[in-house]
Amino acid sequence: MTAFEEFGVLPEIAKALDELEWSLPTDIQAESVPLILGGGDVLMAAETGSGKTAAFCLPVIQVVWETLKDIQSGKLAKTAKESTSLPWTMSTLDRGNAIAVAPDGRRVQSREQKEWHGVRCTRGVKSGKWGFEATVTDEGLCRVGWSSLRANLDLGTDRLGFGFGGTGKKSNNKQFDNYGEPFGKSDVITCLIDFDNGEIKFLKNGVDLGVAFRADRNIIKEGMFPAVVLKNAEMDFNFGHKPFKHSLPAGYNPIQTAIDNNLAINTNGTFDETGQHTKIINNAPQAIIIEPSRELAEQTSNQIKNFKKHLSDPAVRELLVIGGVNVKTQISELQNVGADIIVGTPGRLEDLIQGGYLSLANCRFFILDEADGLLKQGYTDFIERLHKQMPKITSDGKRLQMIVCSATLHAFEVKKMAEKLMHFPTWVDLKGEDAVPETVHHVVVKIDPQNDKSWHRLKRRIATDGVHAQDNIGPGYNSPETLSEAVKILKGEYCIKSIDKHKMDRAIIFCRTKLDCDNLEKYMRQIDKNHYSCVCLHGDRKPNERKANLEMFKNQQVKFLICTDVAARGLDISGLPFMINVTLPDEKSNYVHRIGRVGRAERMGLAISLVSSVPEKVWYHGQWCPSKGRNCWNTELTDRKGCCIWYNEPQYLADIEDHLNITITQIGTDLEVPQDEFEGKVTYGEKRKAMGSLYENHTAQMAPIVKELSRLESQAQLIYVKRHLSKLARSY
Ligand SMILES: Nc1ncnc2c1ncn2[C@@H]1O[C@H](COP(=O)(O)OP(=O)(O)OP(=O)(O)O)[C@@H](O)[C@H]1O
Repeated sequence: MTAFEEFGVLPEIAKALDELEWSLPTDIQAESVPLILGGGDVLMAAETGSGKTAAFCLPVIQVVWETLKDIQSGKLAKTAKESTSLPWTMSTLDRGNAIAVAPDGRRVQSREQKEWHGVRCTRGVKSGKWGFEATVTDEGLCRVGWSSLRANLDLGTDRLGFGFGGTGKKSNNKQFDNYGEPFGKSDVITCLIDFDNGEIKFLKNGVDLGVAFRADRNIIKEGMFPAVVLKNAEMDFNFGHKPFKHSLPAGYNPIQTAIDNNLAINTNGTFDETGQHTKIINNAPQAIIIEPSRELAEQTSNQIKNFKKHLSDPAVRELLVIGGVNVKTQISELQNVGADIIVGTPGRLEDLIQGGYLSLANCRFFILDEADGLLKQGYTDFIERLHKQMPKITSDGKRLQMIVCSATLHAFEVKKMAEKLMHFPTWVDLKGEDAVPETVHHVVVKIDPQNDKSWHRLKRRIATDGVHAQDNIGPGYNSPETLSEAVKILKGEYCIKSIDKHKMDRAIIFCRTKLDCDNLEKYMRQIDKNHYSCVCLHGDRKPNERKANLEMFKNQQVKFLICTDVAARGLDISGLPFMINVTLPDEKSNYVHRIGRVGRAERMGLAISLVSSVPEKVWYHGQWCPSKGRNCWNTELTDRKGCCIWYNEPQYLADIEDHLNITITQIGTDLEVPQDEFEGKVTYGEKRKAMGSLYENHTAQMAPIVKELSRLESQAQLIYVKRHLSKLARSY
C-alpha cells in the first residue's frame, strides 16, 4: 500500500502518483485530503510550491469518480431516495436553494444575507396536538413555525404558513404583528399545533407566549409541517429524537411520535423533478475549479489529466474553459462529450453559464484556487453569483463543498467571503501566517542613482517607459525626474548584472508593466540574443503566443521569461533556480507569489529584488484612461486626472517586510549573496543537498554527547544494582 493510499486515496490514483515518483504526500496534502474526502469545507493556506494543487485535485477526482460509479450502478438513485426519505428531518428537496441541511437533517443554515431561504420537514401532521423544538444556534434572522405543503417556503408570507420571528412578530399572509417577545442565539422555541381547536402557539425557553393563530381548519387539515425561514442564520431542530429541553404543555406530544392518520408525508420535490444527481448530465459538472489566469488553469487541468489517467469505467471527464480559445469548441465539447470537472478562468466561465451552456445544478465542489487573488481582482460578485446558483445539498444528501486555497490566504477579503459562503469550514493552515518557504533565498539590492553614477556614461542602455520624455532630465540635473529616469536605466543594468553574477541560465523576471517587459526583452536581445534568450508573458500578447512562450521557457528553449504579475501566481516550472524582481509588486501578497516561482518541491531558489532608493515616476492607467494605456502620453499624476504615480519602492519593501514579519537580507551592488549559515553553499535549482551533509555533521556533533549520556546511564544502573544488592543483603 502506498503512502497516499494510507490517506484514503484510491489505488488507481495512487498508481498515477507513483509514476510521477511522488512517494509521500506533502504536509498540506496529508492534512487536507482526508478532510475533503470526509465532506468538509476547507481553507487551505500553505507556502508556494507546497503541493496545494494536488491537495484539492486528488480528493475531488476521487469523489467525482465514486459518484459517477454509483450513478452508473444505480446505487445513487437508491441511496438518494433513502436519504431524503429519512423521517423527521428537514427536507433536502423541499427547500430554498441557499439553505444547507446538515447530514443528520436536523440543523439548517443559510449564509445568504439579503434574501430569506426556507425549508420544510419531511413529515408533518394533520390531526392531534403536537410540538417540536427549534434552537437558534447562530446570530441572524429566523422565523419558525408551521406551513402546509402548498405554502411558500418564505414562511408567513401567504395564507398557508404561520411563523414566529426573532424580532418578536408573528406572521401569516404577510401580516406581521407583535407577539411574545424577541428571541436570538441559544433561545429554544417550542412550536405547538392543536388541530382540535385550530390553534398554533409558541413557547420561548419553556414560557408559554399564548395563542398566536387561530387557523382556518380547511387549511390545516391538508397537513402542517415544521418549517423555518432564515436570513444568514442557523437553527437546530428536535422533533422528539431526544428529550426536549422544555417539557411540552399537557396534552401535546412530540411530533415524531405521530403515526397513521395523524401523519402527513412531504411529497414536494421528487427525483424525477430535481434529482439530476442520479443521472449524468453532460453540461452539469460535479466540480468547478476557478483559476486566476489561463496558464494556471491549463496547468491544473494537466495535473488532473495526470492524476486520473488510471481511473476508468467510468472515466472522469475534465474540461478546460479559458478565454483565447474558440468558445464554440468548448460548447460543443460540453454538449457532446460532457464534463465532470471544469477548470476555468472567470470570464469564460461566466459567458458559458450566462449563455445557458453550462449548468451548475449538479455542482458539489466549488474550488477557488488563489482565492485572495481572485477577490482582489474584483471577482467577489461573480463568485457569490455562482455560489448562489449551486445547490447547497445535492439530492443524494451530500453537501456542497467549498475549497479555498492560496499561499496568501490571510487576507480580509478571504475571511469575509468564508464567513458568507462557507459552511463550518476548517482552516488547514500550516504556518498561521503568510510565509516564504525555507527553500527560497530572497534578497534585495538597493538601486541608488545618487551613489552609482554609471548611468551617466552608458553607451548602450535599456529604453525606458517614456514617462520623462517631456521632462528636462540628464546627468547635469539632480531633479526627482532625472533620478527616476536614472533608476529605470540602472535597473536594466542590474538585471543583466544579476544574471551574469549568478551565471543564471534560467530565470523568471518580473516587471511592473507590459511596456517594461517589452523594453527589457528588446534590451536583452539587443545585447546578445543567444546568451540572453528571452520571451515575454503578459496580457497584451496573443493567447497563442503566451502559450508558446511559456512552453519554450518550460522546455528550456529560451533562458528567460519576462512577465507581469499575470504569471505571479501558481506557475510551476520544474527546478527553476532564479527569479528577479525588476520592480516590487504593487500588491504585497504578490511578492510571496512571485518569489515562490522558485524554491518549489524542495528545490532551492534565489530571488533578487531590485529596489529603488529614490521615488520613481511610473505609469498608472486607471479606468479613466481613455486608451487604457495604449500609446497614452498623459504624464500628469492621477490626482490631476493623469496616468502617472510616484512609486515609493522603499515603502513597498517596508510593507512587505511588515506583512511577512521579517527583514529581507540586503546585498551590496556587487550582488554577492552571503552563504546561508545552515545550508552552506547552495546549488540553486537542485534539491537541498544540506539534508544529507547536515545530517552527517549533526551525527558528528552529537557523538560525544551520546557517548557521555551512555556512560552516565551505565553508571546510574551500576549504582542502582549496588544499592539494591546491599538492601537485599541487609534483609537476610
Ligand atoms: N507529494 C508530492 N511529491 C512530490 N512532488 C510533489 C508532491 N506534491 C506536489 N509536488 C510537486 O510540487 C510542485 C509544486 O506543487 P503545486 O504547484 O501544487 O504548489 P502550490 O502549493 O500550488 O504552489 P503555489 O502557491 O505557488 O501555487 C509541483 O511541481 C508538483 O508536481
